[in-house]
Amino acid sequence: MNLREKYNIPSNTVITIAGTVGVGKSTMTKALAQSLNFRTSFEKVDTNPYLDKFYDDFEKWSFHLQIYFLAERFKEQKRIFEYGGGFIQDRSIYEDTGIFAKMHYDKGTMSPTDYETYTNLFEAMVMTPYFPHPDLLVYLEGPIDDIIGRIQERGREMEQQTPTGYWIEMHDRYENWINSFNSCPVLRLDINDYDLVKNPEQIECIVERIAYMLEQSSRFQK
Ligand SMILES: Nc1ncnc2c1ncn2[C@@H]1O[C@H](COP(=O)(O)OP(=O)(O)O)[C@@H](O)[C@H]1O
Ligand SMILES: Nc1ncnc2c1ncn2[C@H]1C[C@H](O)[C@@H](COP(=O)(O)O)O1
Repeated sequence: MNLREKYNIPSNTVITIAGTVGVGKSTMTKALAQSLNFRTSFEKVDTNPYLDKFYDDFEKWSFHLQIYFLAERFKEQKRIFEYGGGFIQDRSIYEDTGIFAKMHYDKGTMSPTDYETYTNLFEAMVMTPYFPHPDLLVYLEGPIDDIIGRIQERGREMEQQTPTGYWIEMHDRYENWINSFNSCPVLRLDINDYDLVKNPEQIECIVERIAYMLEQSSRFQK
């Protein structure tokens, strides 16, 4: 019996993992998918044609990158729908606009016209009753110093060369964003309360909490 059956998690559930760069979303996505026997939907970093250029010159590439991410995430959304759910998704589509596009607009590295075009497109595509929201958003959070340490340790050159002020600003924005997020139920996990690298068996406690949240939110909807 896998953990999905043990904790009565419906096989069509869609869970999205959110949190700042380096916090541990991909690690959590893999661990949850394996224990629940779900499919994964990952952000593809190595094949992204804009990401390196973007980190080199935010102003020039921020609009291109947001459009690329929006298209990729929408395609993934379609794939999840076609399979009838049963997915763990590495990063939510809501973070693209709520964190990244907004931050670059506020900082002046995305022009007001580009930002307006992007948000109009996002709203037309995502903020409609036709776009299925995930059943649960698992939000990973932790101290900024630990997160910067993980970014450095992971070793993506473009991220290592980015000034730490960028990660600090993003970390602060995430805190505000999650406090007002209401598109689906949220489970918040502190990265200092578990360590899936050293203690992979801790995933069961997390699955148990997920099952409880899903049960509560389905009761609430009834
Ligand atoms: N629980 C953990 N304990 C220690 N290191 C971790 C843990 N989870 C992830 N990491 C490490 O932190 C780095 C970033 O994790 P990753 O899952 O790629 O983050 P994200 O997908 O959020 O960018 C990786 O090097 C990963 O091995
Ligand atoms: N919407 C985005 N805008 C800018 N940069 C983004 C966006 N979504 C992801 N990214 C970047 C951040 C990281 O460098 C990589 C992968 O993110 P990760 O949190 O490590 O999964 O893409």
